[in-house]
Amino acid sequence: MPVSRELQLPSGDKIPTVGLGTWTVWQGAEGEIYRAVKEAIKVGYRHIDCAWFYKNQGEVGQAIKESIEEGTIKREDLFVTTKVWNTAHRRDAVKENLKQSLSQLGLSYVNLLLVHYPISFKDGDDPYPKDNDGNIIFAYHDIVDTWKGMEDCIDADLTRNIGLSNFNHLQVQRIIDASRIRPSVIQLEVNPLLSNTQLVEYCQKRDIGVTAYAPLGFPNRSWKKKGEPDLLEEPVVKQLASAKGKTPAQIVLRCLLQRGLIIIPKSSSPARIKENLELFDTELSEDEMKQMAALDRNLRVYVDSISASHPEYPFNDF
Ligand SMILES: NC(=O)C1=CN([C@@H]2O[C@H](COP(=O)(O)OP(=O)(O)OC[C@H]3O[C@@H](n4cnc5c(N)ncnc54)[C@H](OP(=O)(O)O)[C@@H]3O)[C@@H](O)[C@H]2O)C=CC1
Ligand SMILES: O=C1CO[C@H](CO)[C@@H](O)[C@@H]1O
Repeated sequence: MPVSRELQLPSGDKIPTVGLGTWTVWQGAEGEIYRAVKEAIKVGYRHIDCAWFYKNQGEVGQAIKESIEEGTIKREDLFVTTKVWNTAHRRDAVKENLKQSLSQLGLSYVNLLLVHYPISFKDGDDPYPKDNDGNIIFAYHDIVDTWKGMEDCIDADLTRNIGLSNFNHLQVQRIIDASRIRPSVIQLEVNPLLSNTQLVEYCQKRDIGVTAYAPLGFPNRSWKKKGEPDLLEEPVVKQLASAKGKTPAQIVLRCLLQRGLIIIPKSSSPARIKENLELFDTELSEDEMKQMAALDRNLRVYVDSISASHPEYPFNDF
């Protein structure tokens, strides 16, 4: 199945199907994401996935600014996504959170703004507000009210598109039913070990583009449990890679593209940044796609257990 380098969103904008992820689990050395974004733009990435929560948007912004000044790209060639964090779910806080992201990024608008989670925490600057016992202080803003704040951001020309992240199908439907401006994109954890098929198809059928986060299953995560499968070491992935002269990561990423997904692999290595974009000169047959689909273990890397007791915790349903 041929795959396209861009997908058309209902707004008419085009989103590049391969973007660079920028989450570094706080372990990122200073300048790591600056160098990654600079390199990615140099080798042809035109889509960068960011978030207020990642605390590194200043580095992303610096790399974008220099790439524009050096003539490598123009602002209009780049698709920049950011996300509103859980502590800014009050309708009027959404725009303020986006304004902070824009100031960190040095941009006047982003291409896509997502609600990072359907769960809200106590408003404020601390991303994980805690009580004296160390428990997260939840808030209970209606997700529909938060969505109105997202629509306000479009009206204010601060973002071109709005969307969701980590919402389940019931929450997606609540937003669709109440929306004046529909969600363009949803970001979900998807990789061959967590195919998330029901939710992906639910959204795609409703014209919502689906972006796969952790597309490689975050192979070197620090919290990987003993005995959990390693996607890039799976025999079928390695065998397809050697048969096609590609790497295991390229097989996994290509498989996701052939499911009509947008992908945002993160890498800070120049070689792997380049590798993760070289996906358009190979193809998996229907039978090979079936072999990859058989890897599904419903293995979620980002469980967000800290929010499990919140009424909007999304991962108890598809
Ligand atoms: N909406 C949400 O809630 C979430 C969104 N995200 C977004 O999705 C992005 C991607 O997800 P992420 O969690 O980073 O996981 P990924 O599946 O992208 O895995 C990233 C890890 O894989 C390694 N890697 C990258 N390329 C290769 C390769 N070709 N071969 C082998 N290893 C490779 C990287 O190491 P190295 O850097 O050394 O190459 C990095 O440690 C995030 O960066 C973030 O932007 C992520 C989590 C949640
Ligand atoms: O984008 C993200 C990166 O990782 C975080 C820590 O688990 C997540 O909460 C968040 O969704």
